[in-house]
Amino acid sequence: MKQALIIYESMYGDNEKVAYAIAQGLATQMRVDVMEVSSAPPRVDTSIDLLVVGGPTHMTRMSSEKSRSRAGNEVDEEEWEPLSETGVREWLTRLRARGEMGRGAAAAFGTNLNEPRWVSKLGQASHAIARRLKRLGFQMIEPPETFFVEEVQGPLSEGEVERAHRFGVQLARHFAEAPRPHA
Ligand SMILES: Cc1cc2nc3c(=O)[nH]c(=O)nc-3n(C[C@H](O)[C@H](O)[C@H](O)COP(=O)(O)O)c2cc1C
Repeated sequence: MKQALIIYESMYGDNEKVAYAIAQGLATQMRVDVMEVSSAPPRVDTSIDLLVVGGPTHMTRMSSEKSRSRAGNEVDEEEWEPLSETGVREWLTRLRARGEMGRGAAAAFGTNLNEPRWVSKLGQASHAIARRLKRLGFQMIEPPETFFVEEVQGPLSEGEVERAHRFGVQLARHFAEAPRPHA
């Protein structure tokens, strides 16, 4: 059975929910592991047939150290800790620094604010992640997908978990159909 790996970054839990919903969709046809980016491996093992990477949109792009510390300012609770201590930007940069070139299939997702829509039009993490993966040499088997949240701290907008599940099913289908140069 083919193996997928989903790596997600999340401050407030929305991308985590999306990642697990995509995993459920993929699991209809593949084995799937889901990893939070802070504990993700520094390289993509050759046993991974499909890599899926996602994270939140911060200031129209992928998060940065600065934007992640700002994410903490949004929260009232003193004890609050972000789910992710690092970001997919840093993880992808590390892959590049190690000369890790993508050998397999990949897809990207992310989250943006649902309203106002013009904010999302300024930029989406899903697109930025897809560009990076492509530059690393991965074969993108699906256009990047953005899921929407109601407020900065979530929750996901109505129907988005179900849409993420469908995205996972569709990914698995397209993966099975895509010609794989490394196969
Ligand atoms: C510092 C910061 C900047 C943000 N900038 C944007 C933005 O430019 N566009 C947007 O749609 N959402 C923006 N948001 C909202 C995030 O997209 C939202 O917090 C995220 O999707 C929630 O996902 P998570 O729970 O997985 O962290 C921003 C949030 C923070 C904390």
